[in-house]
Amino acid sequence: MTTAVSLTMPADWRDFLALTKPRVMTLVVFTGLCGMLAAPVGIHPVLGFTAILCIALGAGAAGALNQWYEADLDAHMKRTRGRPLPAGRMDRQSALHFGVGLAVFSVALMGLAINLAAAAILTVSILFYVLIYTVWLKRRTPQNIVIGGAAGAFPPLIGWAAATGEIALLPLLLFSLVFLWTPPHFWALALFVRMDYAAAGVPMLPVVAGERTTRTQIGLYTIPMALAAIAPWPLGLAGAIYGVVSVAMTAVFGWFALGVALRTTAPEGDTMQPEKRLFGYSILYLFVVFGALVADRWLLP
Ligand code: HEM
Ligand SMILES: CC(C)=CCC/C(C)=C/CC/C(C)=C/COP(=O)(O)OP(=O)(O)O
Repeated sequence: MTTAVSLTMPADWRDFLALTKPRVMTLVVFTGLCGMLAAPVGIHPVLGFTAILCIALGAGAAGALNQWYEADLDAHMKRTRGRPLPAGRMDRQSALHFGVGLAVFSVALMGLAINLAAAAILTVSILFYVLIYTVWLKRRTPQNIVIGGAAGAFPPLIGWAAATGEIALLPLLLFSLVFLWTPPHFWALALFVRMDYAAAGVPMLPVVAGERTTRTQIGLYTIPMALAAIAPWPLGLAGAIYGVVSVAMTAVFGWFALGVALRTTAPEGDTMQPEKRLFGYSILYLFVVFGALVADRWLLP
């Protein structure tokens, strides 16, 4: 029996790594690191490294549990059908054990080595992604990513809490930035992969409400996102490096988002360049804006 299982489920370390959604999680971990480095209190490098490791493992655990729960959906989409579970390289129980084990380990280590505040927020973000987003909202409402997307906005708060043991206005603004950034980030992508979501029966906004509404919503969310991004500067929570970089990066974001929002419905077979450009830029945007906050904190007197 054991031989049969190992023949049909030839999972290796690469499959376990794929369960953690490593590419998406690099940005999640980066925002956590920047939240930690932007805090006014220094943290010992070993403890800082441990806290970031816990965020990475916790985010990876959430990704694994997401893939454990929705292997059926993933099997219907081109983008996801090669993942370890739908491709038949791993059994669901291994994914579940891996995800739960990693989640418990990351939270326990954060609580024991760092502090309870960081461990508590890490727990909330894992539960938010797995239970609120994946299990509850994703298959039920096109608002899934607005509410569930909060999960991905917690890491800057976790990083800050790891350094200081508490939360403050600046990390709350960073939370708002990622929270409000998520709809334009995801809906830009959803516009060009909507057929996949329709095939899988996932009620993403372009599938349920149509392309026009999605474009308008992208434009509308960009406005408060821009305010959250720039606010730390006039509020005196960040200096000139952050101010200049965030204004410039946000202006370009706004320009690309406006192009997508005002575009008429794309014709059949359209290559969706403006939407792809906004999606790609959204990733660069968060990397640069969060990086600027750290540069500001460490380079300016
Ligand atoms: C509910 C909220 C979100 C949804 C539904 C979403 C969805 C997606 C999807 C479907 C992709 C395509 C990549 C793939 O094939 O796996 C993607 C890419 C990406 N997302 Fe998001 N995302 C969300 C929030 C976030 C957050 C909060 C971050 C980080 C702060 C993030 C960072 C990224 C990055 C870095 C990529 C590019 C990965 C690559 O190069 O393959 N996303 N997102
Ligand atoms: C610290 C911590 C727990 C962080 C969690 C981070 C988090 C919520 C990231 C969200 C990004 C993500 C992988 C969305 C994919 O949505 P999807 O699952 O609908 O995408 P899929 O179709 O690719 O599976």
